Amino acid sequence: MGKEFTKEEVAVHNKEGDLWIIVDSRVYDLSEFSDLHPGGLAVLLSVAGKDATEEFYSLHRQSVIIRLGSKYEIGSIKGAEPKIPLQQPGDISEVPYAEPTAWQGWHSPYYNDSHFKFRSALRKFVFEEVYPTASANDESGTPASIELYKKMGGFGWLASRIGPGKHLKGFNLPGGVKPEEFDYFHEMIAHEELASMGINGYQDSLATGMIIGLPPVIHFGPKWMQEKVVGPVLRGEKRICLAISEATAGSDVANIKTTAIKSPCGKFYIVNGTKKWITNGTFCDFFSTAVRTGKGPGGISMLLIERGDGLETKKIKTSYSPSAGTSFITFDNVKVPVENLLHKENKGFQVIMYNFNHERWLIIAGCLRSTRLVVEECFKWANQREVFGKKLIEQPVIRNKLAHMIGEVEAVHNWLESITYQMNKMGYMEAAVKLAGPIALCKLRCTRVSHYVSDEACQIFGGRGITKTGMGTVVENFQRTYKFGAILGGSEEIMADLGVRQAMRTFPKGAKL
Ligand code: HEM
Repeated sequence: MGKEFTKEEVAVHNKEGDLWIIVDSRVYDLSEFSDLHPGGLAVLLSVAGKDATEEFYSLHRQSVIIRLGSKYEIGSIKGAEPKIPLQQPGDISEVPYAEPTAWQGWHSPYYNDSHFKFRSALRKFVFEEVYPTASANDESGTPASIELYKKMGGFGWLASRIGPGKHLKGFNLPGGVKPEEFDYFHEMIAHEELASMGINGYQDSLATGMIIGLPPVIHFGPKWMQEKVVGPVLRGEKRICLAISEATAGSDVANIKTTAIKSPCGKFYIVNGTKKWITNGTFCDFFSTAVRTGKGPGGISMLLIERGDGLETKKIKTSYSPSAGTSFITFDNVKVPVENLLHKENKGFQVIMYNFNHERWLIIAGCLRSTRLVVEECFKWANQREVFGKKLIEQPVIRNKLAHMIGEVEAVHNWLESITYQMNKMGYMEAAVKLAGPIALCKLRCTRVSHYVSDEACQIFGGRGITKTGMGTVVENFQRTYKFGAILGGSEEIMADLGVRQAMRTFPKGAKL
């Protein structure tokens, strides 16, 4: 226990060079810090020697006190107890609607003990290993390091992000979950927890390329390729991405132009062309790449291409994130051994389609988690921000905004859980037939909700919602990044169309009003 002071003892330290304040019963000596304080000296002098709890929390996020507080804390007020809980690594939020209902005390048919342990372990890991450097790395455009990949690999997180299956064998999974008990709800949690940081671009620097680039190897690669690639990638030693989109072919996959022509000796494909918006491409070792080996949609093949001669990656500057390693790739007479074919020649479309539902589903999980985080931020802010003499939450217009935001997020989350339950129950073929439409529509709904929540959150946060640092940092990041989910993995328009076309397949012939 630190030193104890009375309020009167603190009160005499009230000038430049001898400046103490009280925040939530803790006493801070800011004499040395006042010159360095980003908010300046004058504001500190206005509360010098006093209790500045209200002033502090109206201007700073709690992370400031967690990060810097211990450096300046000298003791506490005699007989007083802190009233504001400091968030600890792994804490589950008690703010209403800040967590899925099962984590807020509701009964759930979907989760068991292992899911709770799994989430707690991941959350602790994020806040201890990833979060401390995430913001600065995102700002400077520095992708997650290979060391962090290895840590995530050793923790079993990378393996947890591509579903249940044989690839989990031999891995220790977070929270002591056994590979045989792992299901799609665990995987959903694995995506959610990374998104819980609220730094969306940096979150994507952490293996988003892998979660879409590795499944083609797992499901369609020959044995030698699986041995060479799957283990090292899941342990974080090597990195892989999916290279499909081109400048003239995004959602329109059938239109890709990058060619792969067999060499006269028949041992190689010679690849020429470009790829655009390839997540993690700047730092990957392997590229699961769509190439043209024939005409039309039936003339596409998938190749595993290793970084080497003729393959170059350049960073693309997106508003989304400089740290996700989003890249423009050029293939200039790249020699790829024919053994690197995934599945069969001209059957690449099947490989691409195989993982589409899974990709869209995990986009929903991540996107919805960051949307929920934004709702939590708004709820907290509304409870601490005072305008026109009262807290925002006391304004009916703000309560109305929160009500709609909460309702939208809960609705999509319930739909997502219901789909995830079906994924656990159905085999691949049944899921492909029955879930493609609902997943597409759920993704559409999710990103529309993100759009709505982002807009309302910016209104609630005002200028802070468009300021990178400080109270609105999460809201600012979100309004700059949520759009990514509305485009990646099939745009909203494609999702809407696909969802209804799929429904038409089972529409009863002759059904009339
Ligand atoms: C333990 C005590 C304090 C520490 C460690 C601290 C630290 C900081 C830091 C790191 C920032 C930059 C925040 C960011 O951009 O994220 C900041 C900003 C600021 N601080 Fe403090 N501060 C303390 C106490 C106070 C108090 C008591 C007041 C007011 C009475 C105050 C007023 C301000 C203001 C006005 C800003 C600028 C806010 C803005 O740009 O919106 N600070 N402080």
